[in-house]
Amino acid sequence: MGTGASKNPDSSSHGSEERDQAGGQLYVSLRMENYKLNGDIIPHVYGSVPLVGSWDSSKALSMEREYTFMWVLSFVVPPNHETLDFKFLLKPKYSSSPCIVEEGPNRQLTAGTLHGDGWSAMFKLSSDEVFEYRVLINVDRVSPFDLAASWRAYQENLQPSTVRGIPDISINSAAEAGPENGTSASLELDIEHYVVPAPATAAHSALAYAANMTETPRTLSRFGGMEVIVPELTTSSSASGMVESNSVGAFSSMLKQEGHRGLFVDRGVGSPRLVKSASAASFTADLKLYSEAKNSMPAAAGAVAAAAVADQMLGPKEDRHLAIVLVGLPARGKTFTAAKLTRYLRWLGHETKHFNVGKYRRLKHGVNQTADFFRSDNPEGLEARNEVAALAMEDMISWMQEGGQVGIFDATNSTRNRRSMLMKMAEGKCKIIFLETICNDRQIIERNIRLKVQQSPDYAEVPDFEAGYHDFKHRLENYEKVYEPVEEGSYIKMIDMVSGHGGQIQVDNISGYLPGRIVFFLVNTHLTPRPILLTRHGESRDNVRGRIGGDSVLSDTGELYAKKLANFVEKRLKNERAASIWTSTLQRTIITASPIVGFPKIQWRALEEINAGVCDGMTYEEIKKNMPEEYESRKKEKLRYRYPRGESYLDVIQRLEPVIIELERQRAPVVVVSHQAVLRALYAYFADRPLKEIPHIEIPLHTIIEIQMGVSGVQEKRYKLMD
Ligand SMILES: Nc1ncnc2c1ncn2[C@@H]1O[C@H](COP(=O)(O)OP(=O)(O)O)[C@@H](O)[C@H]1O
Ligand SMILES: O=P(O)(O)OC[C@H]1O[C@@](CO)(OP(=O)(O)O)[C@@H](O)[C@@H]1O
Repeated sequence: MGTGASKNPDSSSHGSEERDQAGGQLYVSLRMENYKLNGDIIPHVYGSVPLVGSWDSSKALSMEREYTFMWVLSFVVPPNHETLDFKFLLKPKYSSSPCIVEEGPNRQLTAGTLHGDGWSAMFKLSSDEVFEYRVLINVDRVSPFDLAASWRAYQENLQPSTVRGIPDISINSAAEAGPENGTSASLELDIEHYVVPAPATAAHSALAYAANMTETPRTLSRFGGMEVIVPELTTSSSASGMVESNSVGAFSSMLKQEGHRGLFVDRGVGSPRLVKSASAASFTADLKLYSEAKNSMPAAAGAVAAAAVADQMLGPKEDRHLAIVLVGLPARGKTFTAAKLTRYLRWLGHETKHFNVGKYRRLKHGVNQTADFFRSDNPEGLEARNEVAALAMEDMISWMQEGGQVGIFDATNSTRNRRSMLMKMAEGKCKIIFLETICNDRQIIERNIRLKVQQSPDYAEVPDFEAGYHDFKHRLENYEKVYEPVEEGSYIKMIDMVSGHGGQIQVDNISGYLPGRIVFFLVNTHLTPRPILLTRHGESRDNVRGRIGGDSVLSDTGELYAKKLANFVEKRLKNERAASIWTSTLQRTIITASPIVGFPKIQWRALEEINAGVCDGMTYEEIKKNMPEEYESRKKEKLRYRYPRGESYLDVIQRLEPVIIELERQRAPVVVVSHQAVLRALYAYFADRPLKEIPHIEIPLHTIIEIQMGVSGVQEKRYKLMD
């Protein structure tokens, strides 16, 4: 039986031929799921080649825990690899009891095609006790670029740059490692000992259901019968460009925060200065336009700000507001995609909100709706669903009229009728782009359904997982009966984008700066689980002297961190067949990364520290004394403050956008060794922190922030290597 890349056994020989011709590497990802077992048993893989321990169970590769119930492992083999026989085995975490090997014949990977039972693995504990794991196996072809973009570039340009004598891209092989490189046994690390708690504001979306974090109905009173009343926001613009609420009302504790957020809309104090026009008359007209525009200008620099100014001054009024309306069957990743897009657009500086109709439905009709509620021939259900969709759309449009730029409208919207209702509501008020997520991969849909039943509040009160699972399947069938793919208006279709089999994006009738950016972002995102390790360089001599900027080397403490970091990376990535190390072009990051061996290293100018302009090399005390006005301005507005002849945090965010896109695109782990301001900005993206917090986020020296990307989003873990 075939599975993964060889889902269709008839096409397997053809598939492997294609793979050989296309080159690249085969990326094998294995997943095991068991909802009942705890974490005291660790699944492993062992097999016929040294990569998987040559049938020696003590050398079996340990799988990594993705969630409580899911274990994963990936490795890479060349397309013309020798046949690989393997099996799963279970090892107890705390005892030395023997491991248990799965029942049945070996699994076999031949020319990228898998043979063996692709769906489950059975483990016999005793004559009457059997564990069953669900197994998901995928084999994807990935280009060498995906594995190590840098390495390919290096080979193409055999003359590396000689900037400061250090090549832009380099790799030091493991053979060079020695005590002087810090890999000596004396620096051995047990990485779990270095774990420290992440802050309360850490990246944790994998633990929280994304729909819960979306907008709450502003007028819950419309839902009658509900005990929570949120005041209608009668708004008036104040001179400072803020929106204030004049009304009062009772807030539930859950809603307080949302309500509060509605009171203050950051209108972008840092809007770019416009050049005065030649004539006084046109200057006045420009100013009027500008002051109108200023009220809905994103807090951003560079391209984002330029595009916003152009749209405000020249574009049609409804184009100033964009509604991304999700379309798709349940469990196709709509909420996931909506949340991710919201995070990205907010980080870039676009005022963006995510409206989830499911949340409105749950608040109005409760969480216990069975599949029957979603039948298309249930008129009450249909009316109730349309009603909550209309309420959410109304809220979204009202928010846009108060200055919101991008609304993300998250529901199935899977019939023409529903979409036409939304288009009518949006007429003259905002531009709609449909974003349809289509998935034809049975294994992925199956996994998604299980995840949804685990996470969705709809099933929180259903104790029996199987009962929830069947109800959700039934709900899905009800939607399938009436589903009409989008063919109208402007649309983006994401088709099989996460299966790893080279899905596609189809776009129709899309133009403009922001829609273009959105398409580009979506093309580059995927769900392959991998860690991203963020760290500042080791303490530099300038850090010791309290001088900002500069390009100094490391202090002795910094040097020790570099060695510990190399040791840590070696341990943490020991099961990874590919990874890359990214640094800035400044010495302190390059030196910090230099003891790391075996992975390609890439220098990015974009990862350089915030440019302190005329203040470069000064201490904060010196700036305060010699340039008190600059010091005060920065203190007041650290996000937008631009050092004379240098940069602001908003500038840094703009130049980091290609880094974020590349981090999203990479399938292998990445270690980013960079600087305080840069890491604040990168971290804020993953942890979904608001722009205004970025300059104040703590990024301590000698600490690794591990961001785990995966099928449920982003999770964070921290390691502090030195006291
Ligand atoms: N483009 C996609 N296609 C298929 N599955 C996806 C996609 N994007 C994300 N997923 C996966 O789908 C799971 C369920 O997604 P969710 O957003 O709750 O579905 P929906 O909102 O469509 O019901 C997510 O946890 C994620 O692992
Ligand atoms: O924005 P603030 O808080 O000043 O932090 C950024 C500063 O951090 C520093 C250290 O003070 O980074 P780095 O450790 O990379 O040298 C300065 O170079 C940089 O100007």
